[in-house]
Amino acid sequence: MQEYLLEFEQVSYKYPGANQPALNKLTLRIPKGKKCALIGQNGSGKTTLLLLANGLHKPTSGKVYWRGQPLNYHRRFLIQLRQQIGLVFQNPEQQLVASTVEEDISYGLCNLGLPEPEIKNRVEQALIEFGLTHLAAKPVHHLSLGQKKRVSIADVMVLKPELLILDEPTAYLDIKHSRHLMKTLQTIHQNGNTLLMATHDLDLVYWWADWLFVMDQGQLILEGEPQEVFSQRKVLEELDLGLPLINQILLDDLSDEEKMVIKRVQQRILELVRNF
Ligand SMILES: Nc1ncnc2c1ncn2[C@@H]1O[C@H](COP(=O)(O)OP(=O)(O)OP(=O)(O)O)[C@@H](O)[C@H]1O
Repeated sequence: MQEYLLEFEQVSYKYPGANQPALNKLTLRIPKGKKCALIGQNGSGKTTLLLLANGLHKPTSGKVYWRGQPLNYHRRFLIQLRQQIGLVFQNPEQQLVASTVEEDISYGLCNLGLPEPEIKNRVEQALIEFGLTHLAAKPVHHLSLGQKKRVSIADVMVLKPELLILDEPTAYLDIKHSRHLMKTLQTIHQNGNTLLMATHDLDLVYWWADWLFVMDQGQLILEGEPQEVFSQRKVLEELDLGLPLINQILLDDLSDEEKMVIKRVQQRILELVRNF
């Protein structure tokens, strides 16, 4: 039976002074062990949902559950929670706290009070993993935006959270580092962790995710396996979300036979890309 790590139960959230709620009685459950993607127009509430996921915001009404237990918003509990649920912000500037790259990556590990050799070892691994070794001693404010993004992802991944949440992780990254990040995420998933990624890149969602959430106006509109969700063209058109390139080929004026052939090709490409 499918287990759920994080559950939003009728959750609403209104920013102070806002007229409309950013989340509106949202019910959504993150399945354990899956690579989940979250899509929706600008302003649909994706980032807000992620901020509530690790307790940075508290619901105006409704409840968030972690492993079946309602979130406790006391500082001590939140510190523990954030070891288990790691959140990589969309904008790396919001995440970086220390003066050098090395110090920034070790910051969370020091807060956990881990032994010095373990911290050193984990930081070294993270520097290698994210191609940051040559920048280890560099002040973070001297880095390019893409380099800052890599540091901010390393900051969270080094803590080995059970649920890793990423808000637009490929934003600011060049192709080489985007590909490398996706490989790293694959490894993290293979190690048994759960991933949730908010993104506007529908092609990436198509081949990467095994579960997809579609949000609009603070609510969950659709969820399911990406191929299933992307077959709901009418709903997606109404939301002005578009389709992955591969789904756009399935034009309405094709014969059933032609559609069948294209679907088989899609399936094969998907298998090849996932095993790449
Ligand atoms: N700090 C804030 N104060 C007031 N309103 C906010 C704040 N942050 C977001 N909002 C509003 O909440 C709603 C949801 O915003 P949110 O950032 O969650 O959307 P999003 O789906 O992540 O958008 P994007 O795709 O542009 O990143 C929007 O209407 C936005 O204007």
